[in-house]
Amino acid sequence: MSEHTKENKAPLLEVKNLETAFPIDGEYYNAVDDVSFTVDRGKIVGVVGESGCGKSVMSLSIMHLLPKGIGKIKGGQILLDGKDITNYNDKEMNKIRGKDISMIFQEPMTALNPVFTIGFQLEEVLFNHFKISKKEARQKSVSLLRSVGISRPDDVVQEYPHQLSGGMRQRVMIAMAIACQPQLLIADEPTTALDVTVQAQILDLLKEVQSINDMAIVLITHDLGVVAEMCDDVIVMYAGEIVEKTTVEELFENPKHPYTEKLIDSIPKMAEKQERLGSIPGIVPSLKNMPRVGCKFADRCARAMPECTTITPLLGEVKDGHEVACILYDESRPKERANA
Ligand SMILES: Nc1ncnc2c1ncn2[C@@H]1O[C@H](COP(=O)(O)OP(=O)(O)OP(=O)(O)O)[C@@H](O)[C@H]1O
Repeated sequence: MSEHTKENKAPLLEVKNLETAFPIDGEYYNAVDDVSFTVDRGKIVGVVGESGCGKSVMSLSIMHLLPKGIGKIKGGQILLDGKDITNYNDKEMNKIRGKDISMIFQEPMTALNPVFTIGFQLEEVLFNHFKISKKEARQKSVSLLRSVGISRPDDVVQEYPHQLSGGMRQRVMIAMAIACQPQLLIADEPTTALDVTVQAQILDLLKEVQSINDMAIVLITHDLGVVAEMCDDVIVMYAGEIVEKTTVEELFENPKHPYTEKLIDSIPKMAEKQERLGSIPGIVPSLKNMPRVGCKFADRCARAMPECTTITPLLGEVKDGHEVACILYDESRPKERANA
């Protein structure tokens, strides 16, 4: 990447009006619907929302890793370090994946190849982007594993993924993701499959590698506790759309969208002995059952008014840097949905 060592105020990632759709019965439905946000260099941006809100589809769109021939980017733009990568082909993406932008997943076993050693897989990443000898690649792999807290790196390079614990596999994934010092890491539920103590260790590790490499991270999670712990800014997604966007402090001090309020209510509170976690009644609508007009959250919203089913709320600023899409807060205008 060109300019990242110089002072550069432009956002590292700019997603503009992104629409990603899947076909159902011959018709395309938007799983990501008119999503716009930016990620600045060195920042951690959380993307939060329940299962099915479009978090993964959005990140797979940015990486161009949507299931081939099924999901498609229907509209919008993705700019990475000022370059429009929206229409990059496989060859162009292979040049930047790993080097400029990397991704880690919830279940490292899906990304690690079970038949190759850890060393082989790490070295592949290095060979893809650097002209180095086998010996140099092995040394670099060992030092990368050490840097992500793997205690016997010389042995682990010779081991296979199934020989490692879940936490160690996630460390290996992080080592692979940062091997070429990308500017942007997308972490999709990186700790969801791990037990609580290991979760905390992996989050600490992510923070550490982020600050050492001055990387930006898009951290996808359904857990607002993780957001509070890790992120600078946060995007709340519901049914494929961004419903609230602000700094983490502001989100917790001054949540605006009724969906965000409900998500915050469902965080377990250490001080209170709760019998049950607050949960949000109902479910995220499936793509086919998405309302075409009005607020998609209306039927689950305790504060819904009759107009909520007829007026589609637009994301608008309620205060500097704090945007909400809810008619409780703005002079929303009816908008035709992109997939209406
Ligand atoms: N391959 C696919 N084909 C059809 N629909 C899909 C496909 N992948 C995702 N979807 C749909 O897109 C919507 C968004 O899904 P997505 O996986 O992005 O949600 P998510 O917020 O990441 O949830 P989770 O945390 O469970 O991964 C859902 O309605 C889902 O059913």
